[in-house]
This record gives sequence, C-alpha cells and structure tokens, in this order.
Amino acid sequence: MTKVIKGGTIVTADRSWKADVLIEGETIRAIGENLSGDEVIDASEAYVIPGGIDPHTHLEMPFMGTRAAETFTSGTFAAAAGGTTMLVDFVLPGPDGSLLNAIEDWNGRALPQISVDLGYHMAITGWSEQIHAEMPEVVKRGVNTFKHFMAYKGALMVEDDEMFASFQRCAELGALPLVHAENGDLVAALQEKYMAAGTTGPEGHAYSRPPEVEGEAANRAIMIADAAGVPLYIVHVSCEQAHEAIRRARQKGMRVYGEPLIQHLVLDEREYFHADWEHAARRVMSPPFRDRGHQDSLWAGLAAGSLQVVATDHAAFTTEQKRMGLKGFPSIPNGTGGLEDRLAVLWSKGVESGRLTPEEFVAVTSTNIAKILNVYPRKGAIVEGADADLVVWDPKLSKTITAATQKSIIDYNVFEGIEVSAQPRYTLSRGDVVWAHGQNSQPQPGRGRFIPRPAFPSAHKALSAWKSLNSPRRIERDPQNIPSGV
Ligand SMILES: NC(=O)NCCC(=O)O
Ligand SMILES: [Zn+2]
Repeated sequence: MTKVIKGGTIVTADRSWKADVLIEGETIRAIGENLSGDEVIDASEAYVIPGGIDPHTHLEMPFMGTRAAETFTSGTFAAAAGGTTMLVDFVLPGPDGSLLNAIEDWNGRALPQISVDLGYHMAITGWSEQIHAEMPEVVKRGVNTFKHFMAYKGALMVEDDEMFASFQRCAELGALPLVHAENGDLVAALQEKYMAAGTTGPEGHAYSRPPEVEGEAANRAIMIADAAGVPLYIVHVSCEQAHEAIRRARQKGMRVYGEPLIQHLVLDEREYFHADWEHAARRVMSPPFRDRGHQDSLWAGLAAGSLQVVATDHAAFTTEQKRMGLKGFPSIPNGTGGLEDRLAVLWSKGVESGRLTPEEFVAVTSTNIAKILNVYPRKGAIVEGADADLVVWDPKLSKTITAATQKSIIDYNVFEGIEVSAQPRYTLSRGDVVWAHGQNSQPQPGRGRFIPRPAFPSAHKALSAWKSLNSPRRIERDPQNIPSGV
C-alpha cells in the first residue's frame, strides 16, 4: 500500500521546492515530480513539512500534590491535531528512587494510550549509588537525556554537587544533560518574602522568579557542564539573562543549546496582573512570562541560531487544580498547555510577521531537536528512508484558538482568542493519517511507538575528543625538584 502526497511545496530546514512525496508503509520511499501511489493526499497550495517534535511535555505528571490532567491519549491526539508527530516526555522517579522502575511506570501508562510517537527524558532528582548504577541501563533503553531541576527546593531540586556528579556520568555515557535553570534557593526566599508581605495572588509568582534567578542558574549550569566536559541543553529559556549566557558560551565554542517555549514568545507578564484570579492562575508556570524586551531577545535568538528549539513544556492542570493555590501563589500547580497550538502560533506570529523564514520554522520545530536528540534523519527530515512523519501545512486555513474546540481536555487555553493563519490539513505519523482537518479524526490509542535514541550524538563525540586532548595531565617531577620536609 502506497500513498503519495501530491502538489505541495516541500519545506525542510535548508530549502523549499515543489515535489511529491511517495510513502510506502511507514517510510518515505521517493521524492520527486509526478509520482503516483495507491492513495493520493492533496497538498495543492500547501506546504509539506516534517512532523513537529515537541521535546518538552509532562503528560499525567505527578507534581505539587496533584497530577497533570492532560492524559497520554488526549495529549497525543492534541499533538496530532496541531501537526506534532513525536513528543518527548519527562519520566520522574517515584518514591523508591529507581530510574528503571520509573520507565516501567511510564511505559505502563503511556504506551497503550499514545496516538503518535514518544521518547523519554529521565529526571535526576538526587544522587545515589543506585542512580549512578542505573543510568547506563536507562541509556541502553534508548533514553539519552537526563533532566536536572535547579528549582523546586525540597522537591525535585538538585544541588550543585549532585548535578556535577550526574553531568560527569552523562559525559561517560554519551548522554545529554538538560536543566531547568532557576535558582531554587532564591525562589524559595522570594516566595517567603512576598507571602509575608501579603502578596498572595498569582502576581507573586512573577515577582518571586525574576530573570536574575534564571540567568544565575543558566550561567552556573553552563560552567558545571564545561567542567564536566559535556554538552548542555537548557529548557524553557525565557529571558535575555539566560539567553545571554547561552550566546556567550556558544561564542566560546561550548556545546550549549537553548529552548524557548511558544508561550514565552507570545504571552507576557501582564497575564499575572489580570483582575480575574483564575485567568492569572491558569498562566502560572516556571519560569513566568516576561516583558516585551525578553520576548524580542528570544525571537532574535531563534533567527540568529543562538536558540535552537521551540517547545511547549505542556504541563496542563485544570482550573480546579489551579485553585489549590487560592491561599497563596506558591501552591498553584506550575504549568500550562501549548502542544496543540505550538506550530500554528509560531507560524502566525513568527513566519507571517517575517521574524522567521519557513525553513527556520521547520528547523526550530523539528529538525534541530531531532539532531540534538540523535534521532535525525529518522525524524525531523524529508528524505528517502525517513519515517513518514509529515504534515500538509495549509497556510490559508485560519482559525481563532479557543478551548471550546480544542482536543486537549483542559477547560481553558492560554492562547484563547489568538487568530492563527495556518494549520495542518493532514498529519501523518509513520505513514498513517492521524489528523485530517474537518473529517472527524479520532484518537488512535496504542498506535504510537516509543522511539529509542542512541547515545553519543556527534556533538558529544566531538566534545569528548576535544576534552581528552586538552585534559589535565599528571606531571612526573624529578624528586630532586620537590621540596622535602612536609
Ligand atoms: N514549567 C512548569 O511550570 N511546569 C512543569 C515542570 C517544569 O518543567 O518546571
Ligand atoms: Zn521546568
């Protein structure tokens, strides 16, 4: 059984051209003119792009005394509706501290539910012999990324020595450390200060997490990664201070990557000062939304290449769950949604406005992260032999974003009312149509697959070679040149 996507303009990270795409089973078989197949998918007056990869989701995450309400079923269907064909979810170890048991837990819940493909990042929330011993097996199972929370003191936060130990282990294993860069000690102190002063509403969330706490942590993580000799990926970069640290590191040849979120690119801190408590609380996430100057910095970073990926950090809690923080902002579950809207909002606010080219749009929504996570060109590419994860992207299919019609099961949408000019006409995951606009598509639980990612991406290999050439050497001294008497 073959399918041919006909009449579209293919857009990849490096060029755009008119061609058809022939799919056989799950794979792209040919790219060229006048191709034919058993079934035709119409791409006339549309673009054909690689399926989006969202490398930052927290579906069903247990967090802050509750569990994120977006399920793997609803989340992956929302992803398909928005043109995302792979997501990478964060696995959190449970009370027994075992990384391997945590993977089993995630497999048991996620795999029967997913409509599109899935990868995992593993969270390192402390340091022990057991974690050290289990990390190689985690990597063997296709999880080549380890996330470190520098915030959430008393819960997920790791100390510098723990982070250094884990980064060194990542260097040995060919894995990539990720960090949530916010100084958790400062956040805790500022939360206490604002609560004591009577600032208990969601605006206190923004006050207690200023850009300085993010900039400090980003700089610290970069230096720790450099000392450990490992590349570093900084999730949800929201401000100029963190971006500046990344730019500076990259300028020095360090392998550091930065990921802004679509929310930080388009929503600003005024959301936290909204008169309606629920409106403001629904937008509480960490880091918080920033002002226009920070947004401009993030957009510039995407165009300049100092920031490489746009993600969502989809951690969606219902309004009812947000009400856990009515008495004080520190108890509002942190997280927002975006999985369904990432591509459409980025296209409308980025490409339509001239901030990004269509090719840059593809780079930051799929290709760059596929390379960073070592799953390219199976994912993030339109080449023969790649998985047929493809989106027929219709630049004339406009809509107004609203919770009333979304596939996400959350009762609101932080992008409510935003007009988008483009959407998927079709989304294909490994050759299957998982979303067809206006055709009553349904979730297909269990058809998605776990995608293992091998260790030692090429940037890691290069850095290892460089570090071993320049590593400290022991100096053999003539005993006569060593003073005696100590
Ligand atoms: N970002 C956020 O507020 N919630 C999800 C957990 C995290 O990534 O920090
Ligand atoms: Zn985070």
